[in-house]
Amino acid sequence: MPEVLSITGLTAGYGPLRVLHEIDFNVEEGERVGLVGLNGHGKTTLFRAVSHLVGWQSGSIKLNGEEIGGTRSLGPGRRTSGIVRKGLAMTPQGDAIFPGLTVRQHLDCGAYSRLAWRERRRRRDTVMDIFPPLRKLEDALVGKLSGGERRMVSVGRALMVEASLYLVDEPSLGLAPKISASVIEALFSLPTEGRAMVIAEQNVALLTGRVDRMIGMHAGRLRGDVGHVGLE
Ligand SMILES: Nc1ncnc2c1ncn2[C@@H]1O[C@H](COP(=O)(O)OP(=O)(O)OP(=O)(O)O)[C@@H](O)[C@H]1O
Repeated sequence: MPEVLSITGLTAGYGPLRVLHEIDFNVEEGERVGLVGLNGHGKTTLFRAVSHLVGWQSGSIKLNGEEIGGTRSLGPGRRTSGIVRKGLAMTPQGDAIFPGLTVRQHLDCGAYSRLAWRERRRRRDTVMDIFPPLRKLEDALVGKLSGGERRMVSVGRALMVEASLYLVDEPSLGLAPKISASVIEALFSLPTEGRAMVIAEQNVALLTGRVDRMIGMHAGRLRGDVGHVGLE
């Protein structure tokens, strides 16, 4: 299968802090990969480096064979919209919701490309098929929803564009186990054809048996052996 994401020699951090050390990481089309590690070991920073949202970074990152890495000189976020247009969708940790928007408005925020915006009704419908509880909440303010419903909105927003790479940061954070499992099941109900997904999690059990492979992250380095990241 072709590689959707190919990372070579990625080093990244914030100011004087070096968080990622020479990371090599590849994800093929159709793969679901679990990225597991304790708090503060760099999972979010890896996702943010792919979307150019860290303080600084160097190394090669290829999305569908096209170079999106390198050293940024324009400041965090300046290249992000271009990378999203090339096929990246990311669900940030902790929802990053806008409490004053309705569910519909919120989902529409994710229809970022021109094509996605034109097709937003159909895409909203697809998101609601994946997360049925949202259907009756379309006009509800997101700030009034339960934690599980908010997470569905947050993940659903990333599904409003047709991306080839989905980066999902700790979908279980702060949720009851049953609700986390239902969010994960819903995510995995997406067809894998033409896309790849990386899910950062501390809850290894939630991903066990559901992903194609798991990779551990410890102190800013990837470890193939998940048993050495302090979670099992
Ligand atoms: N914006 C920032 N400015 C400075 N340091 C940061 C920033 N964001 C993260 N860090 C630091 O980078 C390191 C890695 O954090 P990161 O959030 O990538 O880890 P993580 O494995 O995703 O953990 P978590 O689940 O807590 O997000 C930590 O030492 C953290 O304090």
